[in-house]
Amino acid sequence: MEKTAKPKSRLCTLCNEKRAALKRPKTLEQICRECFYTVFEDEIHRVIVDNQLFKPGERIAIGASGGKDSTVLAYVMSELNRRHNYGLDLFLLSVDEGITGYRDDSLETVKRNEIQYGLPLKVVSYSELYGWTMDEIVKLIGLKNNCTFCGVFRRQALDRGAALLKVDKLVTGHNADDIAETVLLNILRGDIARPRAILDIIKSGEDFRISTSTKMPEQGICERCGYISSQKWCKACVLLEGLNRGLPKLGIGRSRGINSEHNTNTKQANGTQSLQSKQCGSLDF
Ligand SMILES: Nc1ncnc2c1ncn2[C@@H]1O[C@H](COP(=O)(O)OP(=O)(O)OP(=O)(O)O)[C@@H](O)[C@H]1O
Repeated sequence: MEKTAKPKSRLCTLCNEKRAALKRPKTLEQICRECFYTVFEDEIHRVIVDNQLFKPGERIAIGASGGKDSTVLAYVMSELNRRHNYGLDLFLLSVDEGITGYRDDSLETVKRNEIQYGLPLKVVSYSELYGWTMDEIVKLIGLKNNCTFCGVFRRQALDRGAALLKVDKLVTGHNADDIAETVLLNILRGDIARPRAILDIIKSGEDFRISTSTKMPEQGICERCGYISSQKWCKACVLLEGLNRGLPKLGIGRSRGINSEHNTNTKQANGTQSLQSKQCGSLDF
């Protein structure tokens, strides 16, 4: 029987030496593993330099969840900082939401990154910041709106952790899929103003650029906890208030809730605060 010749595997179009391991969706080039690492890291370096994202001497926190994106981010940031002498002070910042069997596992990865990359790690937890773990919140509210609590609290926890570390900037491993998900969810909710602003930033999944024309919302300060907010009370304080008053639906969805009523409710709110939670904004380590 005649033997059919095995098709020769393609060579990397960049180095022309090694076997191509993947086809980049961005360029359609077939390249080897080593060339992929090189072009990927060089592109990130170019984005950092061209957009002047950092200044020498700055303190930068890396939002480290222990997942694939932030683990790559931690590696790339420490590698580029070393290779190109950015002169940055890097820190790992992790939020422990208190989800048994999920975050406790991924925090172990972050602890390994701490040793591997020699980056100091700070962990802030929902239980210390808010007096509630996600497991406790889910017990109270069920699985329907729990993502709202988790997302809002995480965002503020990252802000608070960044303040504790006294960093100038916080970097996260949000990728094009995450941004596309936000855009689609906003469209499905009928919120078309935000997707337009976000679409300004995205050109395509891989062609990341920093928009100079996107109008940022005006940043204010929450009257209750003092952290960033564009409302009188930040979303985290509204949700926390609901939890502590046994009204977990407060602040969920489109209801105007506390931000329109909080002045008249302050007395009651203060009276019930000590029931289950520390004062929002306190963080003792
Ligand atoms: N618990 C956390 N602690 C610190 N940073 C977090 C945490 N959760 C998310 N982040 C930051 O927000 C980014 C986007 O988070 P998301 O939940 O969308 O996870 P993801 O896209 O799967 O990323 P990853 O693979 O890093 O978990 C992460 O890459 C990380 O930088």
